[in-house]
Amino acid sequence: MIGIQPVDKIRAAEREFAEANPDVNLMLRAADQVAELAERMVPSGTILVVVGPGNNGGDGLFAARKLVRDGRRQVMVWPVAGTAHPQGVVAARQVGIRFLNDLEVGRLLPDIALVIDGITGIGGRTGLPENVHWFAEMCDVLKIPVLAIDIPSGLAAEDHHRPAHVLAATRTITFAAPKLCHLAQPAASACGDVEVADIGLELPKSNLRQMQRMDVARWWPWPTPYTDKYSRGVLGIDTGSDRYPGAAVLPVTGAVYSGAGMIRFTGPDRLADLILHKLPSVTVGSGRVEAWLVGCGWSEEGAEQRFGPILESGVPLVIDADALRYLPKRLPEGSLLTPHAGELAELLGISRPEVEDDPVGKAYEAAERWETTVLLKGATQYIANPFEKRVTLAIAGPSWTAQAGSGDVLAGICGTLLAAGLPAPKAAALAASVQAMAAARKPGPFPPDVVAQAIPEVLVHLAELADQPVLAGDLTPRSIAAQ
Ligand SMILES: NC(=O)C1=CN([C@@H]2O[C@H](COP(=O)(O)OP(=O)(O)OC[C@H]3O[C@@H](n4cnc5c(N)ncnc54)[C@H](OP(=O)(O)O)[C@@H]3O)[C@@H](O)[C@H]2O)[C@@H](O)CC1
Ligand SMILES: Nc1ncnc2c1ncn2[C@@H]1O[C@H](COP(=O)(O)OP(=O)(O)O)[C@@H](O)[C@H]1O
Repeated sequence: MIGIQPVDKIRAAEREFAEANPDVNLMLRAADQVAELAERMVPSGTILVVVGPGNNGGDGLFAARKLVRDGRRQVMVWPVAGTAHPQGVVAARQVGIRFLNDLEVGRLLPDIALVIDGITGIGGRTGLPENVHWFAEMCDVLKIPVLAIDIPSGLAAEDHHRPAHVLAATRTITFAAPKLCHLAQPAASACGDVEVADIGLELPKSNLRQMQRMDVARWWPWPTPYTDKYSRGVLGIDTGSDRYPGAAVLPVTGAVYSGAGMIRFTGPDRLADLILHKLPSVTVGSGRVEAWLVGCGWSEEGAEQRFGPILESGVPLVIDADALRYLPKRLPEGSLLTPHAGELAELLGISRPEVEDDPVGKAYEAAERWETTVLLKGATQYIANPFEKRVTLAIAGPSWTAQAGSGDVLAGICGTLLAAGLPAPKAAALAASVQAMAAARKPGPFPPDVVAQAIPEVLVHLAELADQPVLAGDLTPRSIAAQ
């Protein structure tokens, strides 16, 4: 898990560091890492460093000096605000770096191998300074690689919005910890590959976090050699309707391919036949279950009647789609709500744009109101945990997953994990992440059930990462490899 840090915490850590280490210049540390990454990205050719008036520009100027001094690179600087970090300017001039004006930049740009963006960093407000709009567009048109220092200019560190004008980066090097804009869409789409550089700052624990692959590997409920189908967890699924038959098949597919011990399907009989045709291991009819999944494709007719007895069962529920309209005040302990932005808006009685404007805040608000975990679905998936007062971002996958039925499959995976006994926040974070990882193995227009079929491959890979046995007995993949 990586903590996503707000700007005030970064600045506070910087102050503490400076007090404790008066002889260390953090800007030089940051600049060295920028220069090193620039060298790795583009080993030859001219580099243009674009600098703004603040410390982000200072990083750029000291990186420019290092590139000239140590790498003998040809480097030019464009100070876009007229003024720039004074010591940085002196340092750059000392090594003979040429400072350009707008006209010269326009003329030389086609021959630039790499742009380093030091216009604004964590001090940046949303929106690119107007006098560089043309520059950002030209970099895009000419396909010039851009290395952003800390934050791509135009983005604001704690804001997930992507404004119309932004200097989109090929790579971003940020310091100490990622910020929300690096990970949350659509802002993240302007950051390219993000590298977090350690410059020695100590940061407190954050209540906003990003899942890592290792977390999925560690938390996955790997079957033990003495597991049976009941101890793996039995999941009840009541989904689908005549209008939405696929909403019966898809969640069951997600549940089966993520390893449910047993599934009891209690939806309409006709749909049970459809499911059995594809997935004969599913059982039909009620019985003891450890968790329920309800709501996908119910449509309105009969929804309340289907929901009532399941609510009374008292086991944890995954509540998706149409069932979200019939939430009681108190939900069974350990339940999980899985709305997309429109459904969350309806739950909170606000508009969809209001949710899209503040997904972290709105997901958390719903989680607090129903005292339960909320997985807000979409391009970035947020898991709001009101018990530990935090929000976790799932691992993201390719946007091909944005298709009807992906949410149904995701609900099925959540169900498997709840039935396995995982607490809802972990189940949601794992399910969303594993679906994204499966989609990354099938980057293309594969339907959601085919993506679900890639989950076992992801799990085999993760089992190796977690050193879990994939064969029967106690042999770990490592010990198998050693034989
Ligand atoms: N903290 C750390 O740990 C370390 C920090 N380091 C580095 O310092 C960076 C932060 O520097 P910073 O605080 O000087 O702010 P920065 O990003 O340069 O921008 C402020 C300037 O931009 C201007 N401006 C803003 N938005 C604008 C807009 N939309 N359009 C136009 N102008 C706009 C703003 O104007 P103003 O708000 O004053 O009107 C102000 O002049 C950080 O990202 C990292 O690179 C490293 O050196 C080492 C460790
Ligand atoms: N841009 C995107 N990138 C990756 N995945 C996405 C993106 N947009 C949506 N998704 C995925 O699609 C799912 C859509 O859920 P939902 O709207 O409930 O679909 P449905 O109800 O049709 O099954 C999300 O859970 C998420 O997994």
